Parts: sequence; C-alpha cells; structure tokens
Amino acid sequence: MHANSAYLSLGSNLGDKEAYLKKALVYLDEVPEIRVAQKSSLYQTDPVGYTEQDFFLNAVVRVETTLNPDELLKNTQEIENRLGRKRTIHWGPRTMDIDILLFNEEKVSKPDLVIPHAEMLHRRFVLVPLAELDRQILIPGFGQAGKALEDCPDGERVFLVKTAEQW
Ligand SMILES: Nc1ncnc2c1ncn2[C@@H]1O[C@H](COP(=O)(O)OP(=O)(O)OP(=O)(O)O)[C@@H](O)[C@H]1O
Ligand SMILES: Nc1nc2c(c(=O)[nH]1)N=C(CO)CN2
Repeated sequence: MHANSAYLSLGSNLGDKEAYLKKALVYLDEVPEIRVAQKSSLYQTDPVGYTEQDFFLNAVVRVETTLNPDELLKNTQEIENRLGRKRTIHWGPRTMDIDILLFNEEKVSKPDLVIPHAEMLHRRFVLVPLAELDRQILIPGFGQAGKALEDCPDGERVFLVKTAEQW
C-alpha cells in the first residue's frame, strides 16, 4: 500500500467508553484502505469546553491509508455514526468523536476540514497521547509535538489508565 500517514484523536464519554474506542479501531481496520499502525495508551481526561459532563477516555492512533484527507474524513464520520454518535450539545457528551489531527505533513484548509486540527495545540488530551507516539512528529505551522506539549502545561487533567498493550 502506498501509504499516507495520519494521526487521529479518539474520544468517548458516554456508556462503555473503552468498548466504543476498541470498536472504532476495529471499524477503522476493516476499511480496506486504512490500517491502524500504532495506538497510544488510554487516558482518562477531564472534559474541556462544556464541563458539566462525564470524564472522557481519549487516545491517539496513527493510521496508514491510501485515502486522501476528504475520503478519510468521510470514513471517520461514518464510523462515528455507526457508533451511535448523536450531535447534540457543541463539545457535549458523545459516544465517539474522531478528529483528524495530522495528515502527512500537509496543511488542509476547507470549510469542512482543517488540518492540523484547529484546537489541537490547546488540548492536553490530544498532545499527551500524540507525544507518547512520537514527540518529534511535526505539526505543520508550529513545530514538534513534544514542544507543543511543553507549551501547554496547564489545562485539563490527563491520567493514564491503560498502556497500549492493555486495551
Ligand atoms: N481535522 C478535522 N477532523 C475532523 N473533523 C473536522 C476537522 N476539521 C474540520 N472538521 C469538521 O468539524 C466537524 C466536527 O464537528 P463536531 O460536531 O465533531 O465538533 P466537535 O467534536 O463538537 O468539536 P471538535 O471538532 O472541536 O472536536 C465536522 O463536520 C467536520 O467537517
Ligand atoms: N477531555 C475531553 N474533552 C473534550 C473532548 C475530548 O475528546 N476529551 N472532545 C470534545 C469535543 O470535541 C470536547 N471536550
């Protein structure tokens, strides 16, 4: 497979959160053009934005894919829908949220797709697992993921609950 390399952020804060995250990985791998190449540890994180909601489980995965960014987004949105995602409150509770963080070292700026993900530099729940996978990975227009994490010391609490091998 001539592979593009993309990093995805996965988050869930409703129902059996870990089961939703595992299913998302299975569904991603079932797409012939997508291969899950790496996954981070599983983190319990305080909700950001709308704070009157349950904690999240978050993780980051690296996928290899022959899809382009738009096609990848279509597939991740379909998986969100299959996992029962209902769009209610902005930044509110959800069974599954999949965001495209990085796609190779490309920048994308379209009405429905912005890469690097617009919020990622402020989100410890994204930067901690991303830097775990690769501290040196380049966030286009910014620099390395490890530096982004160092620049973002305050914010929501992020606790490791399971290592990559344990979930
Ligand atoms: N990099 C990206 N990854 C996923 N969706 C994106 C991205 N850039 C823009 N979008 C758009 O954002 C919309 C996602 O809306 P959604 O309801 O998931 O927002 P949210 O999860 O509440 O907030 P956030 O996107 O900040 O996590 C999608 O319709 C999609 O078109
Ligand atoms: N901790 C945490 N907070 C969030 C998350 C998330 O995945 N984790 N997703 C949100 C909507 O994109 C809003 N707030």
